[in-house]
Formats: sequence, structure tokens, C-alpha cells
Amino acid sequence: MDAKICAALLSQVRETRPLVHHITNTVTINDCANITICAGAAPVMAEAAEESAEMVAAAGVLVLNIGTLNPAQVESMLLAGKRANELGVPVVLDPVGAGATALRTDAVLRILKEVKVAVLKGNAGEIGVLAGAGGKVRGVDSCGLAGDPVETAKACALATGTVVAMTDETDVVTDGERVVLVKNGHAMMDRLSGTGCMASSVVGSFVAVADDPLVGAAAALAAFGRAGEQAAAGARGPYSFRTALFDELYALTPEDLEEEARLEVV
Ligand SMILES: Nc1ncnc2c1ncn2[C@@H]1O[C@H](COP(=O)(O)OP(=O)(O)OP(=O)(O)O)[C@@H](O)[C@H]1O
Ligand SMILES: Cc1ncsc1CCO
Ligand SMILES: [Mg+2]
Repeated sequence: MDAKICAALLSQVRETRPLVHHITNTVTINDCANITICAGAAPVMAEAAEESAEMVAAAGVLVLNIGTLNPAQVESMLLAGKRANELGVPVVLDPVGAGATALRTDAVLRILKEVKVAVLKGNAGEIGVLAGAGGKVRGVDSCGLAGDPVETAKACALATGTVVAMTDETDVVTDGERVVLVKNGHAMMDRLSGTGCMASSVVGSFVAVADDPLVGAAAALAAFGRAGEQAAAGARGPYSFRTALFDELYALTPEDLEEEARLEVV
């Protein structure tokens, strides 16, 4: 896993333009659609239970995000997720707010039990909760971890049988054995609602074209983080940063990513 692979995957997303089927929250749904386009992929949001399994047949990846979940939406996620498994379409799960309420925690555990998830992408608090390692979540925000981030992410990966992508200042991507740290990004990304959801959309875009979900997730977080670094340069505050974040991901070249991706394989 190195910066060259990140660049190659970015090119591949743009060449193949995979369809990224989202069942996601109402807060950031539009941001997720547009960041997917800026990554080079094609979004579709389709959550009705009457169509979610049908839509996933056309997709390169399914992104499930429980940010504004309700019981009917969870049933639709399960239908789409099971169909994705039958078809070999990878599934990315964003456990937004897991640990904040029982509904959220239970929904994530049920999806993980009934659907084979390729990548579980959460913030530190969410992953800590799902690892049973003392994470804390208030609303949708991480209140941090009790223990070591790498050990927590590894424990979560082993407990869930997924690749875990735990976002923070340094992102930790692991399948429980291999560990990649991604050091791209900017603190401004934490001053804006939805960067975590957008990170899941970008992860989905890359996982759709990658042979290995761990490599796809790490490359995606490097690309998104690099866009964040570039966007912060001219931003006056969170909202001008937001606009620049889309523009910088759209403008990101494989050459720049190969030079600037800051990965550490541990
Ligand atoms: N302090 C930071 N420095 C660099 N990058 C950061 C920092 N905080 C967050 N990021 C980046 O921002 C993105 C979102 O991560 P974060 O952990 O904030 O998600 P989140 O809290 O779930 O987001 P949200 O709930 O607002 O959608 C990731 O790509 C992460 O790498
Ligand atoms: C603020 C918020 N509440 C539910 S989902 C969401 C978007 C970012 O997680
Ligand atoms: Mg955050």
C-alpha cells in the first residue's frame, strides 16, 4: 500500500465512473451526491424498500449511512445489503451516532449480523463503541476513545469481520491484521457537518474499483484528506471551506495525490 496505488485508484474511479448507491441521511444527502461526483463516480440515492434491492444490481458499491435512520429505512438497508452480497457488490456502512441511542447501536449490530459489510467507516467514538472498547458518542459527535486508537480499530475489525476505517486527525484503516494510517486532512474538516458522511461516499467510490477494500478505503481517505488540505488554504471559515472541499477533490490529480498522500503502513 503506497501513494502510487492511491493515484492509480483515483484514475480508475474517473475512468470507470462506478455507480454509488446510497441509502443515507437527510442532513447531508446532497453533499454525499456531489462529493461522489467530485471524486469521479456517479451517485444515486434510492431508499424505498420497493426499489433498493433492484437498484443495487446496477451499482458498483452500496453505501449505508444511519444518520437519520428509522425502522423502515433499516429494513430497506437490509434488503439492499443482502442483494448486494448475492451480487458481489461491496457494502460500506457508516454507523453515524452508534452508541448515542439504542436504536442506532442495535441497527448497526443487526446490519453487521445480516449483511457482509466490506468497510465499516466511523469516527473514533463510534468505532470505540462497536469495539466494546469504551468509545463515547454524543449526538453524532465522537467524544473520543478510552484506549489506543490502533488497538481499538483492530479490535473492532476482528469483532465485526470488516475492514474498519476510523476517522480522526490520523485515520486508522485495518482488517485486524494489516494497519494503514492516513495522515492527510485538516482540522477544518471537523468544523463542518457531514465530512464523515462525505468520507463514506468517497470510500465507496474507491472501494467500487479496488480489489482490496482496505486499500480502497485508505486511498479514498488520503484523497479526501488531501482535498481538505488544499481547501483550507484559502478558506475564511467552514462554509467557504465546504465549497473549496468539493472543488479541490474535483481538481485533485493522480500526480498530486501520488506526491502528497501521507500513508504509514504499521
Ligand atoms: N483534526 C483533523 N485533522 C485532519 N483531518 C481530520 C480532522 N478531523 C477530521 N478529519 C477528517 O475529516 C473527515 C471526517 O472525519 P470525522 O472523524 O470528523 O467524521 P465524523 O465526526 O463522523 O463527521 P460528521 O459526523 O460531521 O459527518 C475524515 O476524512 C477525517 O480524516
Ligand atoms: C448532524 C447530523 N445528525 C444526524 S446525521 C447528521 C450529519 C452528520 O453526521
Ligand atoms: Mg467530526
